Amino acid sequence: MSDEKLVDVRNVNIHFGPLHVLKDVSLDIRPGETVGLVGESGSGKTTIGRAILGICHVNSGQIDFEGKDIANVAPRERTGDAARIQAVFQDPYTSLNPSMTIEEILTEPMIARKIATAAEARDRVRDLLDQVNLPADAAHRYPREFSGGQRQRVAIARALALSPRLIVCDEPVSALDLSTQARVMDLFIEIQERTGVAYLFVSHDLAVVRHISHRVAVMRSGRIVEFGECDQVTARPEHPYTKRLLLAAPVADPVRQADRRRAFQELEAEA
Ligand SMILES: Nc1ncnc2c1ncn2[C@@H]1O[C@H](COP(=O)(O)OP(=O)(O)OP(=O)(O)O)[C@@H](O)[C@H]1O
Repeated sequence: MSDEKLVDVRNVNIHFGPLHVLKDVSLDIRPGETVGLVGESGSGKTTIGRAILGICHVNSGQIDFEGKDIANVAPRERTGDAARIQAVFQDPYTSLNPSMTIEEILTEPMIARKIATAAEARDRVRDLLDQVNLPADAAHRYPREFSGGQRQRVAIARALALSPRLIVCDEPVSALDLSTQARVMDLFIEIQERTGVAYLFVSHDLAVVRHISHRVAVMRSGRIVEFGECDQVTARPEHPYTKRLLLAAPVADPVRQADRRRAFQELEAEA
């Protein structure tokens, strides 16, 4: 993978009133790469994603996208490729407008962005549904007629409608049962291989992040405490907090269990 940066978050600070939520956060994402972002609840993961999406005020620092600072530029004011940063959120039950058909949900961003006429946008719906393995007849149905996993596929198709360079995925599989999680994760990977889209993949679940990420950033109390290649961070973590996080993560795979035992022994030895 090249060292070219698609997104370069540099020394970002965000305050919510008296709360200093992001503290000098720096992080970059390369084209076509998945950067996993893990950390306990409240550590600031979602806030980084929102800042990149332009829906959260940045107090200081820069967010360069293809070399141009997009911090504090609202989504509708973004132009060119910066307009192609999309999001998939956790809850497939509330992220889709229940009164719209799937076709309306998928065509809306293209029409709003004026990248297609209504007729052209409708023509693309079948292809978008196909890309997320949903049948063409889903177009005329409503979100309530679909399962959680299928709704998340619709949310992914909506994100794909604008041919994104980056998708901020905020806990996109956390609300799904385990077998559905695995299928949706495979879909994310397949879409990336086909389109070259990059992901910022926010999750509290290290097992999920380990499955999908090229690099992993670990957050704690508003700071990034570790950032590096996935294998390095998750199998040979430098930071004691990452080790603790690893020990707390659910692990099904016996090889990984051995990793975890080793990490635990190292941690004990250091203590
Ligand atoms: N709009 C807001 N106003 C005030 N405080 C906020 C706001 N959004 C987030 N926070 C606070 O900022 C901190 C970081 O929140 P954030 O949602 O980024 O954490 P997170 O790591 O994504 O947590 P989780 O895994 O629970 O989603 C938390 O203390 C949270 O309460």
